[in-house]
Amino acid sequence: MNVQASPESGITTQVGITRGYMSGFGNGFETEALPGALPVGRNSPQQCPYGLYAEQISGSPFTAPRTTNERSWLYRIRPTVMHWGDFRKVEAHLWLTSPAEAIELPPAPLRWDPIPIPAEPLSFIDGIRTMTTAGDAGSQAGMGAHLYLATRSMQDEYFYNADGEMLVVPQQGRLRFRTEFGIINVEPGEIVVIPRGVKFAVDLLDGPARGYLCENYGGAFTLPERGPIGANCLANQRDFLTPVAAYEDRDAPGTMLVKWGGTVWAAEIDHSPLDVVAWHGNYAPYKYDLRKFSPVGPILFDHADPSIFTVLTSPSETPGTANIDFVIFSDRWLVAENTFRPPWYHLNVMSEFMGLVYGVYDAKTGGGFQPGGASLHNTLLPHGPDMDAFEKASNAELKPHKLEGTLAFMFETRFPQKVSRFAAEIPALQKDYGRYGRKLARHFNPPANT
Ligand SMILES: O=C(O)Cc1cc(O)ccc1O
Ligand SMILES: [Fe+2]
Repeated sequence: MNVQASPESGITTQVGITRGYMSGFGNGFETEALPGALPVGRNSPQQCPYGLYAEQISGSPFTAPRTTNERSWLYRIRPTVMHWGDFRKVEAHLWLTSPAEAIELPPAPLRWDPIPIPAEPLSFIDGIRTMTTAGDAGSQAGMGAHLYLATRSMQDEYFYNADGEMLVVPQQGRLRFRTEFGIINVEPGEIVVIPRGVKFAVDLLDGPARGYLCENYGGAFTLPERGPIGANCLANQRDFLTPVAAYEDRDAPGTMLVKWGGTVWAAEIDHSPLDVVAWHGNYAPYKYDLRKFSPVGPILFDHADPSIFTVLTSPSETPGTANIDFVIFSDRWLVAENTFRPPWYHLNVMSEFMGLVYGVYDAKTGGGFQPGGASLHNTLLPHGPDMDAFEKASNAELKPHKLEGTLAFMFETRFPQKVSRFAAEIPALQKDYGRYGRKLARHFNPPANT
């Protein structure tokens, strides 16, 4: 496959300064931070260049078909076994993994105000708060929907997640992900995906940060099929960016955090494990700018299913039944004639966790769905536009209208989502949201009896 340098490229070995990315989705990339660090023509030479260790990370079973086979070869100062220590459990972490404690609530749609970022020192990992869990991580099915609330960078702390792939949706504050594979900078409007097992640390570039995290226990996120749409539009492969190699050669006491089996574990470490000097393969973190998504929609009448806005999908074993769909609602023109243009009222066998990065979501113009907030429309629970959105859209003049400055998203899973104690007990939970539908007016106007 082709590897192109993105305009942002420019390989430098200086840690923290690297800005280079390679473009493409699922490519077989190769990159080195020191010239000649990557062995040529073989994966495991008797001695690697510069005295590096070779290490493979497998993201799929060895024998997975080529289309889903994922692995990378890392050439590093120390192999991961040398990062290992005596792990202790990090107690009372608010990061839950399915099956987890769930609060039984009456069936109703739920919505949360933006959750304030606390003043206390919280790293990206400390600040993960589970909202819902679904499926069963041990069976590699389902997901966790989390928020992160961070107030400090990770200093000599490193993390990896053996339980799931992590899709991060920043809502406030730019982040720098220093990963084993290189450096990824993201801002609200972009996402970053960190595959299982990939070590990283997160720096805050603008102070306190908030956002959403989808932890995918199932099949790795991939691009949805485009069917009759053809070879272009939606999320285009070339807009996915994977970092060029960059390494830290740093000896300092620190902490290695590992999420494994639903628990966050911590061990002492005396050096940075982000010490990969060169790598090649197709298992690597990437980022994507959601503003590059090219939406396709109805250009004459009706409102299409939201699947047309799928950015990434985590497949299950059942064709057409996603473990997770990551769907966005971004700037676009509404042009449909004689059409109620916002989302229709519906009940969905998949469950829908939604967040708002910025702007106003067209189904909820009544003011209750705020940037940084969240909603949960669980399996087969009725939902749709609030009264304000319904009345406006039913009476609007149907000239072409552009939705601008808006970015909402949905983590949609085939599994019911269970609500965490944190989500059920925080004051941000809107007590009256379950009754928003009752505010809709009755409009039935049959002909008068004669
Ligand atoms: O419920 C929601 O707001 C998400 C959604 C949007 C849409 O355009 C159609 C269906 C749907 O579930
Ligand atoms: Fe919906």
